[in-house]
Amino acid sequence: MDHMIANSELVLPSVVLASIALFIFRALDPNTVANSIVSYVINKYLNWRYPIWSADGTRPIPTVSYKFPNGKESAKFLHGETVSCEWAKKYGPIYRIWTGLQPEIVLTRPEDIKTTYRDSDTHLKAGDLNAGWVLGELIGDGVGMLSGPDWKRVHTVVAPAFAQKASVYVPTVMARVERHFTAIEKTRMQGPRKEFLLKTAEDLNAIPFWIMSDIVYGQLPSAMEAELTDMIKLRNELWSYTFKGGWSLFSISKLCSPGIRNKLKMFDRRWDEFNDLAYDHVCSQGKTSMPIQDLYKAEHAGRVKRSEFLHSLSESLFTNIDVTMGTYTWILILLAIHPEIQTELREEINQAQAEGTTEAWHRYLSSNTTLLACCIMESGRLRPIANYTYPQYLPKDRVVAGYSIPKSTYFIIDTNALNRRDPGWGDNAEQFQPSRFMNRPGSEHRYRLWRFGFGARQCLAQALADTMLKGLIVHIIARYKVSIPGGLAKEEDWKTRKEDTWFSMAENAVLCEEI
Ligand code: HEM
Repeated sequence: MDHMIANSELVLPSVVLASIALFIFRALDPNTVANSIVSYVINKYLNWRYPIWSADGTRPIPTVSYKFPNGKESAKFLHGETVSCEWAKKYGPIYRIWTGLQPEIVLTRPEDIKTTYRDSDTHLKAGDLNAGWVLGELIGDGVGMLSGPDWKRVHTVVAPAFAQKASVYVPTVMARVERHFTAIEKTRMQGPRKEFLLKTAEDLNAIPFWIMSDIVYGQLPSAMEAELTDMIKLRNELWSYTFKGGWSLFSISKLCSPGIRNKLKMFDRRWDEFNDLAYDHVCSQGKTSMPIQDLYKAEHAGRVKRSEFLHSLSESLFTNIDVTMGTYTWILILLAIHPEIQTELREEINQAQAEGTTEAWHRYLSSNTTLLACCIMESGRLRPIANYTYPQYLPKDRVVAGYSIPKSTYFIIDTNALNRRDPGWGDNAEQFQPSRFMNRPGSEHRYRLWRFGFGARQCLAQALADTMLKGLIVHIIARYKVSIPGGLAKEEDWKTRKEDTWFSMAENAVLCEEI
């Protein structure tokens, strides 16, 4: 009898729990009434939980409504260009979005960025960039994710490999570019054909990857190169979960994702073992100061944890290669639709080569005042590699654009609003016009151009990244005329970007015709 009473007492809570679970499950579909109710309740809660008002206390900060379960994470990375215009029109120059359940303040004007970044060395970063637990597991201990004293400590260890002056990287970069194009020409320029189609996104991927590998490990035996190549697929698959938004933003989804957890473990183990093998190989060659050896020495001396250097390497070898690739694809498209700029650039390259000395060539590739450098800056301006920047927060309250932003509130920058729509760029802001950077001091666009970030947390490999870009461009432009095969149906078509990549990457291929 007692049993029956106990059982009937359990029925009601079980029914309530099952109904709540069913309701939440239904709410996952954005077109249901359940979704509207859950979104409404969470939106009310978030606005109450994170009040942000104008400094005079008269108006709340304009805020994009919360939509369960996504926040705006996937919209902001995958469809950022479109939402950037919509949000700016609707909410003005400063507004708030929700990423998962985190508020993020969006900045769009140089003056507000200046106010926010004036003490950028004190800024802190979200350990998983508010992009979910998979990112945290893959690179959460990497130099780009850490903050405060941990960041300073790891930065000191990691920076020497990647933050040398440009000329240090020129030989490695040029050797890989030449090797790559020799192979392409051999397979594609057969018979009388003196041209080949370059599918930039697929065909160039290997260049920055192997340059980074050469820098860190030197030349590896082919079995190790094969293992590294094999790991790319697994790493890319795992990375694809980091900017999907939705449930992956909630740590609880970890419990329901045994498949992803297993793959993460597998990647960790292989990455760990690969680096041990690479280290042993480099030592067996009698070398003593390759970056991988310096990192192991730092680990043995207790200056970095193993996860910190493995995540920093993973960040550099896999994640940062994506952004380099994205930049490769856009600059080639932009040059392809501007043959007159190609001609001018070819003359500049020929002149630098005609000087005939290694010093002159290195000087040319390292200079920031050449047409080559201006083309790269202009391409980065028109096609920023990410639509929104990684979130950072201030340790103190700050008034920005008339709103009192409490300490620890994340802020991000809308890079399209800044690089392309800021009135300071003039009427031709949507045109590819490298000459706008000629003879203009960098201070003029200090907070108006986002390319390598702002303040203390800028890209530590700027010279290396620019050398990779310049190495590719000089190789191609000196040898080939670049065009869009068959022209473009509409002028605007050149802007088509690859879908589902977290960074901006051009879709179109280019035709390379030998000169
Ligand atoms: C064209 C290529 C590249 C572009 C446009 C680029 C851009 C950026 C940007 C915008 C940031 C700042 C991110 C933030 O706000 O948190 C950054 C950080 C960083 N980049 Fe790059 N990057 C490029 C290539 C590379 C490469 C090849 C490496 C290889 C080592 C690299 C290493 C890093 C590191 C380690 C950080 C974190 C710095 C820190 O937080 O102290 N980047 N990069």
